[in-house]
Amino acid sequence: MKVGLFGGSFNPAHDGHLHLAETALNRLGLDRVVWLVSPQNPLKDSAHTAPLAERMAGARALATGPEMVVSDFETRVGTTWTVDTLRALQTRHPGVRFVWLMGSDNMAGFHRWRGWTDIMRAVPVAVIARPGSLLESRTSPAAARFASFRVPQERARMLPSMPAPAWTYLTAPLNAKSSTAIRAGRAGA
Ligand SMILES: Nc1ncnc2c1ncn2[C@@H]1O[C@H](COP(=O)(O)OP(=O)(O)OP(=O)(O)O)[C@@H](O)[C@H]1O
Ligand SMILES: O=C(O)c1ccc[n+]([C@@H]2O[C@H](COP(=O)([O-])O)[C@@H](O)[C@H]2O)c1
Repeated sequence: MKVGLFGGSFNPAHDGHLHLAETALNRLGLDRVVWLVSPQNPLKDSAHTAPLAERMAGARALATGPEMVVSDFETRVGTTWTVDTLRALQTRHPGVRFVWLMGSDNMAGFHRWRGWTDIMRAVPVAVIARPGSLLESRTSPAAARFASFRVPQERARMLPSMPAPAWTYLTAPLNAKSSTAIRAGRAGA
C-alpha cells in the first residue's frame, strides 16, 4: 500500500489542495492520499486558525474520491511536529509505504521545520510546484542539502518504493489558490 501524507492547516480547504492531492495521486501512483488536518501548524499564529471540526468539514467536502481520506490523526495522537507524526504512523503501520506531500512554498522553508533532516531520512518526499515559490524552493537549503537524492519527475512513480532520503519535484499546471487570500476576501466581504 502506497500512501501520500498530505499535511495541512486547511484554513480553509480550497481547490489548490485538491490539485496537489490529485497530482500526487496520479503522478506517484499512490493508493491513497491522507489529508492530515493539523491541530495547529507549529510555525503559524493560532489566533487565525479556525476550529478543527470546521477545517475537517471543509477538507471532507473537497476530498471526495475513493482514494482520498481526511484524518484527525495528529489531534487524536497529540502530535503537532511532522517528525513525530511520521514516527507514530510508521510505528502503527509498518507495512505501508508513506510519502510526505507538500507544496513548493513549504519546501522553501523546510529547513526551519523541527528535525527536517530526520523527516527526509524517514520518508520519501514529493514537492508540488506552487506559484510564488518556484525559484525559492528549487534553491532552498533543503534542496541543496539533499540535491544528490533528487529523483527526476519522469521517474516519480518509483518514489514510493524507494528508500529515504529520496525526493522529487513535480511541475504540474499551477494553481494559485491560497487560504490566506480566501480569508482576506471573507474579511473584506
Ligand atoms: N495552490 C496550491 N498549489 C500547490 N500546493 C498548495 C496550494 N495550496 C496549498 N498547497 C499546499 O498544501 C499544503 C497545505 O497548505 P495550507 O493548508 O497551509 O494552505 P495555504 O493556502 O498555503 O494556507 P495559508 O495561505 O493559510 O498559508 C501545503 O503543503 C501547501 O504548500
Ligand atoms: O514539524 C514542523 O516543524 C512543521 C512546520 C511547519 C509545518 N508543518 C506541517 O506542514 C503541513 C503544512 O502546514 P500548512 O500550515 O502550510 O498547511 C502541516 O501538516 C504542518 O503541521 C510542520
